[in-house]
Amino acid sequence: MILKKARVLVVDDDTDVLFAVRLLLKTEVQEVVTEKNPELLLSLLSRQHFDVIFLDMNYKSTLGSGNEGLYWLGRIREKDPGATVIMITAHGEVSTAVRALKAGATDFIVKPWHNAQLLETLTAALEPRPTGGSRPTAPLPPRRPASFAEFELLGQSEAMQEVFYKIEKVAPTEANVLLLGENGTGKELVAQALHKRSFRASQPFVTADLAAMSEGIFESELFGHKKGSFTDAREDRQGRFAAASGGTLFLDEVGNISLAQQAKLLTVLQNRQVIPLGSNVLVPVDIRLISATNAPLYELAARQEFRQDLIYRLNTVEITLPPLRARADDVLLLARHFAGLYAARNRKPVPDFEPATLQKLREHHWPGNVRELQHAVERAIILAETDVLRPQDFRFATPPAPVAAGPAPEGPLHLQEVEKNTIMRVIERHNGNITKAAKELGLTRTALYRRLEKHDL
Ligand SMILES: Nc1ncnc2c1ncn2[C@@H]1O[C@H](COP(=O)(O)OP(=O)(O)OP(=O)(O)O)[C@@H](O)[C@H]1O
Repeated sequence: MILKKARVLVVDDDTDVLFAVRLLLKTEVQEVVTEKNPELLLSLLSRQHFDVIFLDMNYKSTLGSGNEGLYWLGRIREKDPGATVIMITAHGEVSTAVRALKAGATDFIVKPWHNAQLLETLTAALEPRPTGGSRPTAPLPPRRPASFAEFELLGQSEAMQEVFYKIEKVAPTEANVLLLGENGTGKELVAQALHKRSFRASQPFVTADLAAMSEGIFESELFGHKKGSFTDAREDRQGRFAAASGGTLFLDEVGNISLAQQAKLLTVLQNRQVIPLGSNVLVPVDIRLISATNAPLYELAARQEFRQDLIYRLNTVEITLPPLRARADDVLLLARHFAGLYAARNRKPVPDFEPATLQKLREHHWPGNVRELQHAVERAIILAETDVLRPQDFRFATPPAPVAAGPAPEGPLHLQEVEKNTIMRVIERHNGNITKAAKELGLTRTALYRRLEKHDL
């Protein structure tokens, strides 16, 4: 349904909110009705049909528990199971909002909002839902404790416990999730965990690494193409959106795409349909979207380098993965985990760690985060001469001296060493951001990863 034809009800006991929403919506929609008293909600619904209901989560009488909003949500859905309800929630109440999504709300919006964001959310809520009802009715996959060991996603730090909590809450909803965090912090693992705990778990999980897609292949990779639509298009090809149909599409490195690509992506997400290159047929899209980036999206948006309206499409729920250096307890847990893994893989006894080694690992800066730790432990296990890992089994790159530091201190400069040092220095400079480092080095991310492997970094 189009926005102009929509009839919208807003229920909130804050008259300022009602006034602001009425002012915003009166020129955008067919009709907007506001109501301060939730007790009158049901009688309003008996008299008139509303396409979307904005429902506040907290009313003054309930001291911010969110229960009254959930209660009224339940009553609305009893009366009309297909009702489209957007919860209005205060900042910091995402977990209650997630409960509301589980209870059948279509979406939620956090106060204070930007007008564009409210319109985006409303427009999205008016779109037809490809799966029919507002929530899938398939039973949830069996519940597991929040260790997430089943996905090899480990962490005992408070920060990671918070991440696990959010995964558990958000996974069984249709909410789009934006994962933020440095390279190697586990964003892809989290995306997989969200998928496996979702209603879509039996359907495909498809990854699209946007950083690896040049302007030329972006559309054909994501939206597909018809045979003959460009020189190399020798046959029809399905894009990632279609491949993920019914399942989850994971857009990795979403912060790296150009404004032109952002516009194309936004159109598809708004219309929930793609047009393969060379075709004029609209293909409906039924995906749950998870995106990830290590880029400072909000800074990019402030500099007009990333579209704010696209962020609103991506970040119904945001999960930030903390860098490894900020969770020393996890360093040891992960080090022991990887030690067990690589000892078994290399048919060696599981090694112990000297206390000084553990200290060294706790103190390291880990610019490459868990990926760096994983490789460091693997290398140590392969090269160690005893069953106890010593500090010298972990050789971290000390920041190399500046290039123009005069003649080489000793011996000839070896080309491989120069390459390795340059790579390390550039990665350090970008705080472990592989995409930026690759860009500065003039390499693709894949080529840089290949060199990291080659140099055992
Ligand atoms: N919490 C964790 N527990 C166990 N392994 C982890 C954890 N976090 C990351 N890893 C491992 O570290 C490596 C990097 O993780 P992943 O690819 O998910 O990170 P990422 O944030 O998506 O990285 P990038 O931004 O570079 O794509 C993987 O091998 C993954 O299995």
